[in-house]
Amino acid sequence: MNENNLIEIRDLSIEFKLHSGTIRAVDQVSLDIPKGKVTALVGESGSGKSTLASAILNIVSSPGIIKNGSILFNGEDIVQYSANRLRQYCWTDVSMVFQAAQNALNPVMRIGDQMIETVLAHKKMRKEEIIKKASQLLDYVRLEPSRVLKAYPHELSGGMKQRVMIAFSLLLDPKLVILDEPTTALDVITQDYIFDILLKVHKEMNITMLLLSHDISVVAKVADRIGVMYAGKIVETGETFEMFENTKHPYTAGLIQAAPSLLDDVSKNKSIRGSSPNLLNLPPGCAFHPRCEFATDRCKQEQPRGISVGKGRIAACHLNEKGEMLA
Ligand SMILES: Nc1ncnc2c1ncn2[C@@H]1O[C@H](COP(=O)(O)OP(=O)(O)OP(=O)(O)O)[C@@H](O)[C@H]1O
Repeated sequence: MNENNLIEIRDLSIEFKLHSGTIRAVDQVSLDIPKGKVTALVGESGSGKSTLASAILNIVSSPGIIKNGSILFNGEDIVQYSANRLRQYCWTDVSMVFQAAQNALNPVMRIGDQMIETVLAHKKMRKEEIIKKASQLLDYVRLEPSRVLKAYPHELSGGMKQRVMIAFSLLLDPKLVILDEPTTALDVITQDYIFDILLKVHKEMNITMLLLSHDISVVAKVADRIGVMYAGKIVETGETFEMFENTKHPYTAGLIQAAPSLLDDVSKNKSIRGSSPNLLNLPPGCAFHPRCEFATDRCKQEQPRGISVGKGRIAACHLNEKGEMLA
């Protein structure tokens, strides 16, 4: 395992057996999550981001199963972890703030009691110590601890609840925090505020982060690296700046063009034609070809492999092999 990486995912496939057939929500994915960096996974709804992230905690929801592949953490494959080892690993090594996690707060329990309960579920610690730690973290995410610890969830705004969830995710000093759509459903000003806090946590507490989002422009503000997912596959990865400056996959280019906040003139926003593919009935060849304006006959027949397209850059598009890719 490369010592600069906290997590190395190799050749990971996750399947859901449904009545109507089997879908591969994650298809032969390899991805590095470098230590001390912010990595973002972007792609439309249903592309497999949450399923991939849940595998990093080894909590793929039923009926999903990890079909093959490995996820290395400190040189150990977490796919092979025993239930006991997994209990230590989840929250203490890696924690996750789920999509719409604010709604997961128990409505009839005070925030402080919920924080105590979370810590005690994972380790022995005196209640006063937990409250001290929780207060520090709430203060850190710019909330007033004395008020918030005593509050019930309905007494807090959406942005405050999201900050509470960030504090929750830090309670056991994890090395990696995964945040699934951390700012969806929040207004733009609150989104920026949450990202400010996330950057502060990342830099000052030296926490590695994995952000999941459908909006490439939102994560570009904070991510060092981006992985773009389409139909369960990673179709392009690279440093954020490079991905925007020198895009190597038409789907990434489409996501960038569709991103409203990057363009001054909103009339130039161009959504990607067509809709996300049905994983039960994927087209042959490149899964993106029916929506791709550059698709050739080869794209309709042959799946592109991920190839190196620069330092730390991988893209899975036939156009790159002939150097024809987008300028
Ligand atoms: N528990 C489940 N049962 C059946 N299918 C599932 C389950 N969880 C995910 N899937 C399927 O796996 C595919 C990928 O879903 P996933 O939630 O990982 O995508 P996503 O990119 O995170 O999208 P979103 O942001 O909407 O959650 C989808 O087709 C979804 O229907």
